[in-house]
Amino acid sequence: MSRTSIESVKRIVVKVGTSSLILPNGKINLRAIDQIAFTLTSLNNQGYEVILVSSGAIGAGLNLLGLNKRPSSIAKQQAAAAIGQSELIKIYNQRFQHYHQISAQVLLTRDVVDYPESRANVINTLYELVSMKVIPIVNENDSVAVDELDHLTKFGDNDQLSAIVASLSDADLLIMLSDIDGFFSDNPQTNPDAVLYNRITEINQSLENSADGAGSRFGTGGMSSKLKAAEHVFHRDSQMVLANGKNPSIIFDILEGKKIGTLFASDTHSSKED
Ligand SMILES: Nc1ncnc2c1ncn2[C@@H]1O[C@H](COP(=O)(O)OP(=O)(O)O)[C@@H](O)[C@H]1O
Ligand SMILES: N[C@@H](CCC(=O)OP(=O)(O)O)C(=O)O
Repeated sequence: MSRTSIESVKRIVVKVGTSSLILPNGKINLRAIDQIAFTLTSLNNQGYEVILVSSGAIGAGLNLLGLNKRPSSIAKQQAAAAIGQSELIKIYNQRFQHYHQISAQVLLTRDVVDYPESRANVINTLYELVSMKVIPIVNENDSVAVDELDHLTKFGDNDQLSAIVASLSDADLLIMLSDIDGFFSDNPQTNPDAVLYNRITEINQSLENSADGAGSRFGTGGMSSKLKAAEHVFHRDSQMVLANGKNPSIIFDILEGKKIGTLFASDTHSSKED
């Protein structure tokens, strides 16, 4: 049994949430970052085109500042993001270098992708990096993003950002790594009877009702924002897999078409498992 629609993908966007990058005690999960660097470099070497969307800036910043929860002040959160983003990218670059892989930082705000010229520039940058076999590491530019009435610069969260990056780069597959095995009939952290969906072919009200908020202290959005990202993916008739990022090498199995996590793909994507 396999997901045949996955076996032919070439360009992939991998989104890693805060819950996979920051340990429950607030420290940076170095093992996860090392495994992400190893896995994505291996895939790049095998001929896949890889873009990473990584959260964790605020979580890493709070760790450096010795804070154990998100401050309520926006200025403090933005300061934490500025501190954490540079720390995070330093660790990523170091681990990618260990595997002889060049990585690059791309920080985006919503307005940049809303205006045609700056949007085209982002697309060109991503294409250029990928064609040079460099792995872009994308995050929201949290330390400057704001929501103003006439000037929206925030994506909302990195689930939305990753769906937008998948669209900008015309990726064949978005892989979202979180702290949960996939999309369940209810939040498994509060309902032990919740069951995992293997495949979702459309977003409907009943799915939206079963999606709850964030599971980790520093993450945002929870499952409802993953469903919004999935809607974006469906709109392009593309595919997304939501899986557990506890062991990022799970991506190898996902790309082999194994039944891991939840596949979001419309009926037009054939699959031998159906
Ligand atoms: N229907 C559901 N299926 C799976 N997880 C759910 C569901 N509803 C809510 N959740 C919660 O969403 C959390 C993952 O979201 P989030 O904390 O934002 O992760 P990330 O940091 O990876 O983006 C899970 O830990 C879980 O508690
Ligand atoms: N841009 C923020 C990420 C916010 C966010 O969406 O977090 P998550 O729900 O863990 O993907 C950061 O780097 O801290």
